[in-house]
Amino acid sequence: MTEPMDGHDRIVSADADGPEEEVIEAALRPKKLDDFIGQERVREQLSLVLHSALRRGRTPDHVLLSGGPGLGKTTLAMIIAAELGRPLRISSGPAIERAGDLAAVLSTLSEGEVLFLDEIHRMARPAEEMLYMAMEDFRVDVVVGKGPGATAIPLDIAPFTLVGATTRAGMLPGPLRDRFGFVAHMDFYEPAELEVIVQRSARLLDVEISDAGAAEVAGRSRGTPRIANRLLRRVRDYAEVRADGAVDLELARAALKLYEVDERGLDRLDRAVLASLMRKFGGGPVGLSTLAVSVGEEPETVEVVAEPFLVRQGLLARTPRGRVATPAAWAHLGLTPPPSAPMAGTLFALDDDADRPEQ
Ligand SMILES: Nc1ncnc2c1ncn2[C@@H]1O[C@H](COP(=O)(O)OP(=O)(O)OP(=O)(O)O)[C@@H](O)[C@H]1O
Ligand SMILES: [Mg+2]
Repeated sequence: MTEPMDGHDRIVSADADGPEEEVIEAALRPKKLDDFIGQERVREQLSLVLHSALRRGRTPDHVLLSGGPGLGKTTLAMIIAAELGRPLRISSGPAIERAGDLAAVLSTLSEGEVLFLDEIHRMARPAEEMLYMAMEDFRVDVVVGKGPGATAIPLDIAPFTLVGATTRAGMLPGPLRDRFGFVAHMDFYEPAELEVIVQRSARLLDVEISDAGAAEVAGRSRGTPRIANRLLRRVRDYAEVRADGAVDLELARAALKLYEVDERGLDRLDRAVLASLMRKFGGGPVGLSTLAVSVGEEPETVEVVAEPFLVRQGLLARTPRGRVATPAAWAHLGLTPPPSAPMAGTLFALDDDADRPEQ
């Protein structure tokens, strides 16, 4: 059994930690489109959108950035404003509780300003409807008063470019999604791209790192720049205290071993889930809550924090009958799957083997 841990104390969490990390992230953020690494297609498409608008002297279409945490949405929003040479106003869905909150922001925008609405899927409904109109006609109706005496006062707003960011594009209402002229889907990064990001960050942090060391950090970063940067900082700490500050392959491996991040980027919780699934339940299928209890965690922690990455890595499958370890999972933990016959002493033996991994 492991000590309980939630998503926040994990070195491999894709979510930002807090204000302290924000400061470091700001320092590592690329400022120009040319310095933004990876996401080749998004970058090229966005470059066309921005530069054709600049050429025509118009405000560009509204842009929706969709992708998981830590993949560079905020970074791109800042780059968009910088490339346009326009100021950036930052707000977020949860900060806009009423239509009036949005009206206050919109009515004070200057011409051509870039408005960044983070977590746009979490905006209040009435505000959302006001936003439709603002995006399309650069106009809003501000309702004054209540009941039969209420009147709508039309208000012109300066042409602006909305940059929305969401980790849950599926949760955006169709009418809102349709009003974005350009939707950028941000994917997980390739190891080679993350390696370049690690090298760039190392330069900015003044850390000496070998190519192999950078590749090692990149390979364990779960396709996510934020995690790559965080692992780099932990490896740097290790290098400064235990060595002369330089990071090579061996040092990166030793440091990441200490932080319990393995070659595939799995941490202690991920491995505990897999190990329990295999050792205690013969590889499954087993229900989520039973599995969670066996690792001393809440079901939600296992489901939200550990499983998505395990599924993405092809290590765990969610079947209608429960969680199943895949052959890759057995191989990764160096365990041998049991013979396919139902195992003595387990209540989870199957009446057929349909959901069992190949053995
Ligand atoms: N393409 C990239 N090239 C270099 N660094 C990047 C890239 N994308 C992201 N980063 C780095 O990763 C960190 C996290 O990026 P960012 O804050 O933009 O992610 P996000 O998508 O806005 O995350 P969240 O969903 O949590 O708001 C930043 O510090 C940035 O330096
Ligand atoms: Mg962000």
